[in-house]
Amino acid sequence: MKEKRENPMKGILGFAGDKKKELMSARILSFLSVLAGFIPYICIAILLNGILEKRMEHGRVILLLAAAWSGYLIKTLLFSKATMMSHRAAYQIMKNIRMRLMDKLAKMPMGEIQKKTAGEIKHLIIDDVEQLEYPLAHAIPEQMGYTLLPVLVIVFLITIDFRLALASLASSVLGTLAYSGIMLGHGEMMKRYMEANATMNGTIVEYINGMEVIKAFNQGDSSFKKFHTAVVNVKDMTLKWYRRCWPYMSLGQAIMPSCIAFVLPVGILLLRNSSVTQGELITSIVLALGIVGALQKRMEFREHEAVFYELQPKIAAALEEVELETTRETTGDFIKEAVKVYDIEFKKVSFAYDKQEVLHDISLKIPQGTSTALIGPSGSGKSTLAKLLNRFWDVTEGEIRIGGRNLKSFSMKELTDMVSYVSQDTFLFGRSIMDNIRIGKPDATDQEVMRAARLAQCEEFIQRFPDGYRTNAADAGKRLSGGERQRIVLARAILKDAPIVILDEATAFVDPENEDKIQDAIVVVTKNKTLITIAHRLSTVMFLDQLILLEKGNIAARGSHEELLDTSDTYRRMWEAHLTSTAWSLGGGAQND
Ligand SMILES: Nc1ncnc2c1ncn2[C@@H]1O[C@H](COP(=O)(O)OP(=O)(O)OP(=O)(O)O)[C@@H](O)[C@H]1O
Repeated sequence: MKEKRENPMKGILGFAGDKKKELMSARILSFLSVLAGFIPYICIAILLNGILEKRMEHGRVILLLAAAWSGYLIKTLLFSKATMMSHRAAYQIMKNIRMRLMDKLAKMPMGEIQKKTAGEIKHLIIDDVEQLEYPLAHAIPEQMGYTLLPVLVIVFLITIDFRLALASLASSVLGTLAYSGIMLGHGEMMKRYMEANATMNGTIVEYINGMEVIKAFNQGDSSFKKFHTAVVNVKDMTLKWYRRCWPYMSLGQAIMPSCIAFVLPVGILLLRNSSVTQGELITSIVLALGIVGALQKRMEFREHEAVFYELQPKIAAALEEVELETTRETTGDFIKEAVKVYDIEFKKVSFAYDKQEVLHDISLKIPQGTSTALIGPSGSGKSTLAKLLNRFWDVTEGEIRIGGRNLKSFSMKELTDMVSYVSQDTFLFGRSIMDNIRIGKPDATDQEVMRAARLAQCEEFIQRFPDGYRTNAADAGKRLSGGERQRIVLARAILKDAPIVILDEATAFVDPENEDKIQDAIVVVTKNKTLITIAHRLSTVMFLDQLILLEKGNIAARGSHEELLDTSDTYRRMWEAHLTSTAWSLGGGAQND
């Protein structure tokens, strides 16, 4: 990885795959096309010399004109071939980088992904990678030709007269110096521009995702203001950058093509004192004019190369970051044998989000096939504890073992196969309901999917749709109740049939009929499994094997419902509060007032 940072080109070329040779060929063809493009200038120089010296025969003129046209044609053909090849390679590289980033993203612990906004991730994978197109397809393949050509011409001019060579160089040198002003503080400006862009991306994604809440709470103005600020910020940044660059740009654009203004006076002086012939002067002027375009291109590329050198480490760092995450999953005491017993053990586990420790020295055993509820006040650490088991996050201290094996020794795939995490988040993909359920077991047959749907009590509402299981879940999603969506998520878990089930019990209100159906589906999902449920309502967990009462990240009490009633004041209070609220809701509230 370090090597990639030192040599960005090498790192990027690593993604070219079988198009690496094509990129190399594109560079060679592009170089040859620049050389061919110079043929017309040489022909014109010879032609003008011949005309001046009045020794140009008809046949020679035609030959020179034909050579000039051929040079131009060859240049065009070679250039279009090189461009086609470089684009093929560039898009292959971009595709491979995007696929790799996506692949790494899929393997990263969820918690790490959630540290970034959706907009930031989209910006990296789509926009940043897109910016590689110009450097890869143009600047990098073409720069060799546009650099070497002026060098060759200058060498040739030196053979005529070094003063003419210097004069023809003057406009290029001064123009380059003027353009170089653009690069002053370029790195910092580029960084700030990219940050502003990433913020704008993050804000727009957040704005769209949160549209429902924004409308419900009439927050349109303030949310829009945040988005507006981000957009204005990008505009201001771009204009500021442009204002800073344009004097140098205008100066460069004015000076660069004006080589005739330097060559002509110097040439005339040299002609007067017979240092050069008329023919040499004309040749120098024509050749000097011929390299102006190449030098201008070279300057244009410099800016894009800067973008490339700015972006490459960012992309490499993102890949490196995820690289660390994925290698981490296979480090530790990696044992190949499959686990046969799914006993879970937390050994002196502490966990901190950044610096804030939220779980302290937790030791806990959950034997295979038993049911455990995590209970406690809001913010006591129930979800965090459950998520550690899914490697949503990694423990800060201590270790978690399944079947005696450290959690970190499992690959993400092994872990995902072992643990079903049924969260309250009922996200449905924009695919058919059938495919949405099949996510639980990608190779499941339609019959298996339908069986799971039946067991999760989904069938009756799926059949309401004319297209049944083929209905697009995103469209149907708008017509599905929260309870129905939860049942689809449970159908996924039934299909997956993992030995360990973590259930984040829904707190959202569902009507009694839906609630009964959800409970029935939960019974199927958790049958003969090791169940860990994050419980918000005590009535649903009082019959479970063990209840773990968490308070401020510590285990305050553990045992069965009856044991906790005897031993824990907090649990007794929670139970009484639960009974009161149940009686209150059953009695309609008013009687208890
Ligand atoms: N992603 C996060 N980054 C930083 N702190 C977090 C994060 N998620 C949770 N916390 C904090 O960790 C502590 C435990 O949160 P957790 O969600 O585990 O509690 P909980 O018992 O599940 O709460 P609830 O019943 O409200 O869902 C809280 O103080 C919470 O603010």
